[in-house]
Amino acid sequence: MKKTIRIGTRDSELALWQANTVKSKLENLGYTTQLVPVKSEGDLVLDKPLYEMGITGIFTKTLDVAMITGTVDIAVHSMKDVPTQLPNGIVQTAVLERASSEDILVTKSKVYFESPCTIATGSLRRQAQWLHRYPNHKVVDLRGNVNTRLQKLKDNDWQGAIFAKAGLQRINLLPADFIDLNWMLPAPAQGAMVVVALEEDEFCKEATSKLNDYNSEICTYMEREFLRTLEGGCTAPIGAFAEIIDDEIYFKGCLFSIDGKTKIDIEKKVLTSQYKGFGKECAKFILQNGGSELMISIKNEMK
Ligand SMILES: NCc1[nH]cc(CCC(=O)O)c1CC(=O)O
Repeated sequence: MKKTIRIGTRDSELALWQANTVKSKLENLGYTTQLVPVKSEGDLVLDKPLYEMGITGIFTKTLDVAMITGTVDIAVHSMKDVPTQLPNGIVQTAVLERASSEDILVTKSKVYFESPCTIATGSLRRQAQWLHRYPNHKVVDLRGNVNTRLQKLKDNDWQGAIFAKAGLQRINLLPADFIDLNWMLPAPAQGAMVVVALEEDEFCKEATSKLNDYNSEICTYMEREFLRTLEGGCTAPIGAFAEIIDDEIYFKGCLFSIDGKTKIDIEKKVLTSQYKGFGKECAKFILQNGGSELMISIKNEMK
């Protein structure tokens, strides 16, 4: 039987680029595919049975529902937007080879970091790390897809805005004027794309698993295990990055207070063959060293 694999994607330019990448990789392997762009509705209201399946992520919800109700077969996501707990019946089938994981500052002219600056980002993680490093700066909120955010930077008198390098590179919008923030820890799984499918769909699981890059899979596994152990279902300023060098994985993870004043971090390595459980172990270290108290105060602040 020859089945057309219907690839669900959000309809932003970045999401379409990512889904098209998966589409051409599958077609190169001889599969027939079809792109199904789905309008993403952050506020999609779920009826009770769907809610009970554990559908949570604001970016991924619409596609989870499309897969469960049979409108699409697989979905492609920026892995950092995917909740660490997938809904019941949906499984991760491939992590594509990871692109740049770094955050960058897009600027408009030379920035004098020692003077008070205004920097835009909608991410708690970026805000906290920025204020930790530059306590005399101001951080303002910035939301929307990548294109909208670049436009808002042009329209406002901010000195810069923070982006994931991979997102801008993918849609050819990386400007000449940017600064690598190599001191900032990225979001867990930043720069990686993930494919998900229904657990029961053996055909799509087998087809898409051919796109998996093992090193990217285990690094993102570790970062997300760290996140899952720390967060307990709440968003917090958490960064993590794992990298394989020879036969070892080098892991860095951090938890900040929202104002950036408190920082708890860890840097540790492990043999690649022992990667399972290591992200959790690193998170436990953070929790035992002030992280538990910090997570409680972040939860109270976010109410
Ligand atoms: N939060 C939105 C989002 N989700 C994935 C990316 C970029 C691609 C990636 O990190 O994989 C972005 C844009 C950004 O953070 O600037």
